[in-house]
Amino acid sequence: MVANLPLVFLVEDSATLALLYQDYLRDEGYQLRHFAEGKPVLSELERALPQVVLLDLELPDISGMEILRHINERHLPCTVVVVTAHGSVDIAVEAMRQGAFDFLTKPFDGKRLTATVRNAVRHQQLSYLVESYREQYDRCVFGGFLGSSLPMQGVYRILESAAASKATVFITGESGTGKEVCAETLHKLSPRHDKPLVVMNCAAIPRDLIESEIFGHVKGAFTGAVGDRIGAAERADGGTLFLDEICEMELDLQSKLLRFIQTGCFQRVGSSKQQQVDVRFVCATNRDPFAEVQAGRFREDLYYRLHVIPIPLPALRERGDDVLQIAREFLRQFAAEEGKAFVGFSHEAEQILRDYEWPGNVRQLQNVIRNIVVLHNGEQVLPAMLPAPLNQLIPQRHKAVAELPVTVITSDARVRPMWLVEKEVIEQAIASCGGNIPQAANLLELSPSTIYRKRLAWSEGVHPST
Ligand SMILES: Nc1ncnc2c1ncn2[C@@H]1O[C@H](COP(=O)(O)OP(=O)(O)OP(=O)(O)O)[C@@H](O)[C@H]1O
Repeated sequence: MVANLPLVFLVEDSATLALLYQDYLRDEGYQLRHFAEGKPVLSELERALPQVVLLDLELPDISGMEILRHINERHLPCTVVVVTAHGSVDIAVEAMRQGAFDFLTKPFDGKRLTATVRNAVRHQQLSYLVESYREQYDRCVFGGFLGSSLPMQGVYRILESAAASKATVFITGESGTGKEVCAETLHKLSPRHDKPLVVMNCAAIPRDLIESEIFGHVKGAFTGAVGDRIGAAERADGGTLFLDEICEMELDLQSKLLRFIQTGCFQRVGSSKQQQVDVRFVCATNRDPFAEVQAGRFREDLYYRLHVIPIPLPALRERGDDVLQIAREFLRQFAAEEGKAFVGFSHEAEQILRDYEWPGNVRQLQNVIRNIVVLHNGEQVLPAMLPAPLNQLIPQRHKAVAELPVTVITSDARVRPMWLVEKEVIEQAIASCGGNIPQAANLLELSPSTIYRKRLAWSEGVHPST
């Protein structure tokens, strides 16, 4: 079998015609497979995945139209050219409606056949290309990440390319941008995925313990070392060692780390025995590592040793609508966990989420959504449910509600009954929320049922006291 020549199924019950078509197509560079009946085509389609099916609609066992429907329903990636008898244009039109790419009406000559099949093959190759680009560049979920923005597509591409290698990865990004998610995703995609990913936060471990946390120690190495202990380096053998907040590491330990990265060899604290492990290093910082080098807080040689594949994670505010996609997913998760009915955000609430700067990035977004779900009820998240400082970013339309008329009373003649003032304020609030009573109620800090009740009373000419 010639694997990289386009595969074309020739479905034609007439042996003479099949031979003729094969003859016409002989020099075109296809693998041709001939079927005289329809049923074998059905069973072979999914297995062989031809690029093009040249399909006679009149077959002895099943109708060619059935094969076409089968291809369509299963979204099989092949292009169909139907062959119809002379004068059956209606059938050809119906076949095109069912997803055929083109049709040939018998009799046709070799030129017509070769041109049609060539177009069909090209069409199929282009569809495949578009599909593969879409898969590559239009991903909205990747490993532990949500988000389809362009900057994140770039991150996904680097992760995908770097996963198979052992090269050191240096992740940078503001706090909460997903540096740990990045390290986990890289490990899961790598051939080391069935070995451990050991995470060490260099800022969270007391300085005098960090060396023993990484390299382990032997009994009696220091006060409190009551037994031998293996460190992160040994636990990560065969897998990945993720050193988070690497810039917080002391300079003298940085030189030991450099030696370990260069040779894969280390000694447990208090031991003179050299040990060797096979570890892939991933490190991260929310500082600017090069600025740390220039300030003398981070070894330049270690920086260059680690900075093989840099992955700068964009801040959430640089990811466009990803903020909404992530917010919706968090809302769905937290509502399920907390047994709440929330299903989405009002347009205004989404606008605030979109416009906010998110200095704490995805972690802050996570906390905001958790706060809303725990403290509020309803199906829609409204602007008034957003915690500070987001609730200070009420969009223009709602600012108008917040600044509803304060009636200035200049003479007795302008004093109006309280119920009338209240009615005006409520009606204006409803109007400025585009008729949305629950939203107006929220902004007025009333329950929607109070507003419904009051409106009913006003319409009946009753003027309830406020
Ligand atoms: N793109 C994303 N989609 C969904 N969840 C995300 C995404 N990015 C981060 N998260 C979630 O946000 C939280 C913070 O992520 P993570 O701990 O990886 O950030 P970080 O950059 O390592 O933070 P820090 O610098 O503070 O250590 C985690 O709960 C993580 O699951």
